[in-house]
Amino acid sequence: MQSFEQSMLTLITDTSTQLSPDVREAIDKANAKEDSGTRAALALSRITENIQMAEQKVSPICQDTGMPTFILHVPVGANQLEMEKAIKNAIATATKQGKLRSNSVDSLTGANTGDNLGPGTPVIHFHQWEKDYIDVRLILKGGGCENKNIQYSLPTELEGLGRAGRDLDGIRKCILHSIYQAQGQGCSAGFIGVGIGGDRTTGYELAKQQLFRHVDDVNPIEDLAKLEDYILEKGNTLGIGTMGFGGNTTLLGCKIGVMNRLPASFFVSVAYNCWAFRRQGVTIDPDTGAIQNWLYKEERPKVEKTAKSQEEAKSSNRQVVLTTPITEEQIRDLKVGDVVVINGLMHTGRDALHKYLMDNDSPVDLEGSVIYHCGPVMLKDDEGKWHVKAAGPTTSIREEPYQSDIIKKFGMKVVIGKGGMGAKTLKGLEEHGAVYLNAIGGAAQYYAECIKEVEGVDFLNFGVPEAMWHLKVENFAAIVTMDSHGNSLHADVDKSSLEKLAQYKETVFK
Ligand SMILES: O=C(O)C[C@H](O)C(=O)O
Ligand code: SF4
Repeated sequence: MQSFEQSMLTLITDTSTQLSPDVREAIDKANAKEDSGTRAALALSRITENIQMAEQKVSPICQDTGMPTFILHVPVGANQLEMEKAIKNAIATATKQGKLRSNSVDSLTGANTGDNLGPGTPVIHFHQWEKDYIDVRLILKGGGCENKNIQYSLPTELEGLGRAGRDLDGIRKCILHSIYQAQGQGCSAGFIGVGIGGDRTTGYELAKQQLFRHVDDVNPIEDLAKLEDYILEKGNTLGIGTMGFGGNTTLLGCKIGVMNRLPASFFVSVAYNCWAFRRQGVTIDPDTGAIQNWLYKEERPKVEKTAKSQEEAKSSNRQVVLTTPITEEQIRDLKVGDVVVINGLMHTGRDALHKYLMDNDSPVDLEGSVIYHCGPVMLKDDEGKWHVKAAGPTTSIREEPYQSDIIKKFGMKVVIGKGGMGAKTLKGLEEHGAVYLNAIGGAAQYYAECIKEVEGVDFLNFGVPEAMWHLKVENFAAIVTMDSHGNSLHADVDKSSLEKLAQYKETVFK
């Protein structure tokens, strides 16, 4: 088993930096289906470009490398303690090499362990089997899409769809609703795994297990095969689209599993995975620990650049170049749909910083500034200089309780994130003359390229993702989705998708 640790490091690195061919093909197909020149087409071409950059640079596709979850099947007698130790070592090494972000945080103190190890992380499940080889599967599912997982307890009432009973049609309604409630916040277009039955814990486990199925496999249970096809088709009529920008593709895959339940409980659990659907698997020789085969690498058509080039997409959006610091006049000129290209300085800030700034001063002047909801992957070189390895946006709605007050207190003019924000922030943007820009979630390599220098960092004690990084950027492009005139694309898409959802109220599966 000498090579096992190295094999695990290879698996982790591959999973974080490359999407498997079946996932790429699903994204390619979505790209081909999207109308040229739309915001969704622009987002999809950025995503495609980002996937290629990550592969070339062997760097994380998305800065949130998620909760590493391993599922192992091992022959009887294989030493599980040794394997667990090797997996943990490989996780720490991958973190040091910038292939994983330090993502393990003490839930009480907020301290980041720095090496992705700690109580509950990584997740490792062992099962024994009669075969003579080891099967290891890994999924890196990020926090933003994890937050959009949802569990229904039937019977229930669902907005738009009415009563969902304890039958296949009630299940159908829950799954459709789960897509609606995620909007663009889990970096749609998404893949969903559904678990029917079990208890609250095993139901979610079953849902997550479905994500290990191949995108184009066929469910052996006929009713579920039909339901999967139905959901994939109807989910894509909701008009949520890539990143919640509206558009033709909202869902890239739907896989449904079933298990028995207690008489009193009827759960439908949904695991929502973003387009950055990072799961991989290998078989391992139990004597040497070397990789024998990859489980999701069968040849498929390569990701090609599509006809919907950036040029085409740009042509239908007004483009405005802004250099920091930014004035209120410049902000008032911006409308939903404009593409803003930023040059100058921006500051990252997410959960810990927003909470801190409510009661404390900022270490830097934020008047006219840009705040970027982002927890990057950073590496320090031997001279002590920081380098950005991945830097896409994080879900902005988590800062909803604070954002408007922070804008008022510090005079920042631009908030960049993803998934949009709510009514309180929209009002704040109008009152204080600020704007919200939506960057493409998961496009961490694309944005890392725009960051030319790390000027400094404050609050490193919050951990790397939560620290306030001061970044010099060039040509950092994002789309206005909430302007200073009371317009929100997110509110519009939410409303229209709810109307579309309501079309599916009537019974389909009797
Ligand atoms: O933590 C992050 O960087 C992002 C997170 O996965 C999110 O989608 O909000
Ligand atoms: S930022 Fe988006 S793409 Fe990255 S893990 Fe979160 S949900 Fe997935």
